Amino acid sequence: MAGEPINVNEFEELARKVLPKIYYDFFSGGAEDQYTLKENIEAFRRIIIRPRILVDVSKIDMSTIILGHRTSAPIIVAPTSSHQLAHPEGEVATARGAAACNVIMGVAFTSTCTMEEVASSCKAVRFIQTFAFKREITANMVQRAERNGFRAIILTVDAPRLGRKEADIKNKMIAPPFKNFEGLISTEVVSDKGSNVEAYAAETLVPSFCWKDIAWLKSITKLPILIKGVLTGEDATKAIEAGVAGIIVSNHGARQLDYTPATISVLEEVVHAVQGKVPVLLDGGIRRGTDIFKALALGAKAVLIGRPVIYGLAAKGETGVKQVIEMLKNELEQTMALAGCCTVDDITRSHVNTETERFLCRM
Ligand SMILES: Cc1cc2nc3c(=O)[nH]c(=O)nc-3n(C[C@H](O)[C@H](O)[C@H](O)COP(=O)(O)O)c2cc1C
Ligand SMILES: CCCCC(=O)C(=O)O
Repeated sequence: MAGEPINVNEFEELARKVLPKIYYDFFSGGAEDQYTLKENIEAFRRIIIRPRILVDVSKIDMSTIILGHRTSAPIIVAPTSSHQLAHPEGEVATARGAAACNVIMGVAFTSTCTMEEVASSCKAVRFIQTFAFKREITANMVQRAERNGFRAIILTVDAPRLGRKEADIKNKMIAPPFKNFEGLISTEVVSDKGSNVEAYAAETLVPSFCWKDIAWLKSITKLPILIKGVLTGEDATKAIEAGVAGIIVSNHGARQLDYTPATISVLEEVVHAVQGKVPVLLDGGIRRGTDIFKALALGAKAVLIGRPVIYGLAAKGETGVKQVIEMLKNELEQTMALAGCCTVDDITRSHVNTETERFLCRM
C-alpha cells in the first residue's frame, strides 16, 4: 500500500506493520478455527443492495437517536480491551476520536486507562461494558459509571469463560494491567503457563451468572442495560422479559464460540422476536459503509465497530480513530445517496436482497 490509507482494510495493513506481531495477533484473532471470524465478513458480501433511482439526494442526514442520545451516524465504538497495547494514550485517545466524530464510545471495563480517566478526557456519550463479574466488582463498576456520567451499561453475556484464541496461547500473550480492577482483585494476576488472560478471567468471571442476575443488576442501577451477545430469537425474547433496554446481536467479534453464525445472518431472526420493543444493534465484521447500510436495512438501529477502531488507534492514535470513523461515515453517506435514501429511516428491508431470497426466487 502506497500513501495514506483510503479504507478500513488499508488501516488494518498499516496497523499490522506498526504493531508487534503478538499484539496484532491479539487484536485481529478469533477463536479456534476462526470460521466465524471469516464468516462475519463474508456474510456481508452475500447481501446485495437494491438501489432506488431518481430520488432527490441533494441532502443526506445520517443522524439517529440511540437510547435518547442523538449521534451523527448509526455508529458506536464497540467496547474492546487493552487499547494501550495499540497506542500509549489508550482508551483516552479512542474516546477523543469518538467525541470528535460525535458518535457514542463503548468503554470496556477491561480497559487500560481507568473509567475515570476516559470520562474526564472527552465529551463523548459513553457506555460502560461489563461481563458476568463477581457481584462486588459489578457493584463497584455501577457506582463509578453513575458517578462519572456513563449513560448505559453494556452487559456482555457470551463470555461465562473466555474463548480460546490459539495465537494468544502460542504467543504466550500477557494481558496489560486492567486498572479498573485495582483494589478489587486480591492476587497479582500472573501465570507461568503462557497467557495470563485466563487467570484474569478465573479471578473475576462468575460462570453461574444467569437470567435472574439481570434482575439483580437492574435493582442496583438506574442506567439502561444493553445485553451484548444475543444470537437467537429465543434469547432475544428472554432478554425482553428480563427488561433490558436494548439488544446487541454479537458473537464477540468471533473471539468466543467458533462456528456461531455471522451476526448479519441472524439479525432478522432477532429483530422479528423483538417486535420493535427495544432497539436492536449489531456488531461483527463491519468494514464498509455498505455493511452499515445492509445492517440497517435488516433492522439494526446502529452498528458497533471493534477492530477497525483499534487499527486506526494503532496506526495514528486519536487521529487514526477519527479517520476510521469518518471513512465509514463517508462511505455510508455515499451508499445512502447512491441507493436513494436521504435519512436512516428511509433505509428499508426492500433495499437489500439476501442469498436465501435469491435462492428462493430461482425455485
Ligand atoms: C481486541 C478485542 C478486545 C475485545 N474486548 C472486548 C471486551 O472487553 N468486552 C466485550 O464485550 N467485547 C470485547 N470485544 C468484542 C467487541 O466488543 C465486538 O463485539 C467485536 O470487536 C465486533 O467485531 P469487529 O471487531 O469485527 O468489529 C473485543 C474485541 C476485540 C477485537
Ligand atoms: C479479559 C479480557 C477480555 C477481553 C476480551 O473480551 C477479548 O479479548 O475478546
